[in-house]
Amino acid sequence: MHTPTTTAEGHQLPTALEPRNPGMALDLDWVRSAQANTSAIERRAKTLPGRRSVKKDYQAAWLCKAISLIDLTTLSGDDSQGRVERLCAKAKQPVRADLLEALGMTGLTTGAVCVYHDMVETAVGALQGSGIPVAAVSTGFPAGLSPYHLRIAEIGESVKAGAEEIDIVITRRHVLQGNWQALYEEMSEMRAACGDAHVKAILATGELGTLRNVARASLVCMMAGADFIKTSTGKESVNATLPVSLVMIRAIRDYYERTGFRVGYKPAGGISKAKDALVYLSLIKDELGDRWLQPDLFRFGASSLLGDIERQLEHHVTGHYSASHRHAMA
Ligand SMILES: O=C[C@H](O)COP(=O)(O)O
Repeated sequence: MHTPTTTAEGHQLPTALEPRNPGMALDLDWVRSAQANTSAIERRAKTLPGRRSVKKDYQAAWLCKAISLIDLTTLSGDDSQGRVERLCAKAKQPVRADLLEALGMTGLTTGAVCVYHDMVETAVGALQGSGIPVAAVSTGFPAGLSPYHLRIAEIGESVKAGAEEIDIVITRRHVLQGNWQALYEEMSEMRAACGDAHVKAILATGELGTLRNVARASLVCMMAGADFIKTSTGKESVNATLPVSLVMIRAIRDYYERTGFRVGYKPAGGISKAKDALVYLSLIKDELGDRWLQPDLFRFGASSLLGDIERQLEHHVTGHYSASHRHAMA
């Protein structure tokens, strides 16, 4: 994962390794003071899809940017080595070579590949030399209700198998009961079990009841050292939504303003259309700024988004797209 270094002129460049979020002591006053004005958030969320902050001419470049931010995912009970190998081949070359060439985007890959623990070794082997990290969903994904010591052990096994990123699931009960101390301890122990691997905390927001709970759980996980906060497993009945995203990215902004540490954001579950990806990117640009539009601070958790983006790019290339627009990708 990369983070900016500063040039002599004071410009920030994404070149060095991102320091891990060191976390902080649990600040219960801050957690309890976190609010979410549901009607205001829902009103704002409704305006987002209609906004045109990504100009049509630049859409192909933005769609390529979106590809670079995808955790290309397969999380099915019938996953096989063959399926994971095909997924990894797609991660290495996400779009047809002739399209990429026409777009001037050679070398484009997805941000990571995301699989169950059982498939980590296969994915690591298939991605060798590509620089694409493997993310494992561990800790009894998706419900996170297996015995606690097994959830911690599973993290260690995934790291040992070569996962550089671990997506953990939190215990929803801690949030629903307002037991912030228990959530903080769980997240801290899971983060410690990750060692050098980066940890994404899946809140399963569709099961947390209120947006205020989402805000509070986001803060607690960041205080306990989560490097990313992620909306959903993709298996809840409600997964990533724009209102939930507004709440989580504003919690990320608060955390950055108070601690100086940038925590990443991963909306996941049900994001399958190119136009939805563009809405998320413009939301991040508006609320957090360009620095968050890099793979070390933003990912889409998605199994079928890439297919739709590829279709849209094909349309651009065979229609009116001009390669001179590719600077928008920079
Ligand atoms: O973390 C990623 C999600 O499980 C993917 O969900 P999806 O299959 O709805 O894209």
